[in-house]
Amino acid sequence: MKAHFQYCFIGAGSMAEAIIAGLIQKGKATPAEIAVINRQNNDRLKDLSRRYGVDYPLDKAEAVRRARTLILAVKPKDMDFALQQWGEIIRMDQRVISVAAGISTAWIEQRLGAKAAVIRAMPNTSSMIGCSATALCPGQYAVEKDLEEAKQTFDAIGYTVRVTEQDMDAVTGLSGSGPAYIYYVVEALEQAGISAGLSQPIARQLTLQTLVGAAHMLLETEEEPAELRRRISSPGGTTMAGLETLDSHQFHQTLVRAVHRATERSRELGEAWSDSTVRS
Ligand SMILES: NC(=O)C1=CN([C@@H]2O[C@H](COP(=O)(O)OP(=O)(O)OC[C@H]3O[C@@H](n4cnc5c(N)ncnc54)[C@H](OP(=O)(O)O)[C@@H]3O)[C@@H](O)[C@H]2O)C=CC1
Ligand SMILES: O=C(O)[C@@H]1CCC=N1
Repeated sequence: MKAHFQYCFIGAGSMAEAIIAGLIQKGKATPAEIAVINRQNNDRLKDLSRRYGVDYPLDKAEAVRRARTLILAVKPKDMDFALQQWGEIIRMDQRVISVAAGISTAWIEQRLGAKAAVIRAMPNTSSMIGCSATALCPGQYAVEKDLEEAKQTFDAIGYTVRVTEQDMDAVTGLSGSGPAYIYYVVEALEQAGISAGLSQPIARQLTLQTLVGAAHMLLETEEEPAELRRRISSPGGTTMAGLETLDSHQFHQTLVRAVHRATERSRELGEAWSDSTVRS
């Protein structure tokens, strides 16, 4: 069957939107080449169509059949049902990319009607502006060409790296969830500026420019973060005083623990939803 859509998103939530926005913005696909389906929320599909011009075919099964690449973007807990619904009609000549946390390629493969190429991806919501950090790994039926195509898809919306499947939970804990840790730090810094006497707009702007400047310093100078930090920290100065407070509250260890816990949670999600009803 001739592919009518380059991509069909199964799931129309925040991750699907972030990828759709990035693909269109970067010209990787035209809106007409993207279909999106969900379980029931038609208002959401209409809204995505209005804002991005993507198609939301009323015949959802036909959209699945007519796509070259299917992007599975449902919650891990909904994956089993979604694959019961759509898995049987997916063919060998189609490519399936799952962005679900924790769910293995083998488990997806077992639920498909055909030996389609499955690729597991872990992007993040910065896809929306072409700045994702995405890791990819292939399932057993994916060949180099499938992986290359998937890489080109995610290269269009940011930085892409290939990893082994056993590393995917760590990727999820670090860069999948990572933007949330950064936003959390931004919330705290802004709040700190306000409580120290700054107006909210000034606290926000100074925080954001500090974040952007520090990110560019890391990327452009390629210096070690510890070295860049050392250069700001005059002996007996303000930075030292601030950093000592962070150390006394084990900020570094707390962040490490957060990433480890998110990694563990990714594993748990995989186990929780993978233990049930594997099709024989
Ligand atoms: N958000 C993030 O930052 C990231 C998320 N991910 C992964 O992306 C996936 C999606 O997350 P997110 O976008 O946040 O989730 P959302 O809850 O925002 O969206 C889930 C979508 O799945 C749809 N859906 C559920 N069941 C089905 C089904 N049977 N058939 C078709 N569509 C279905 C829902 O439709 P309806 O609303 O109609 O029920 C909804 O559109 C998750 O697996 C998550 O692990 C990966 C990286 C980052
Ligand atoms: O919180 C979650 O489960 C998803 C996976 C990575 C980011 N968000």
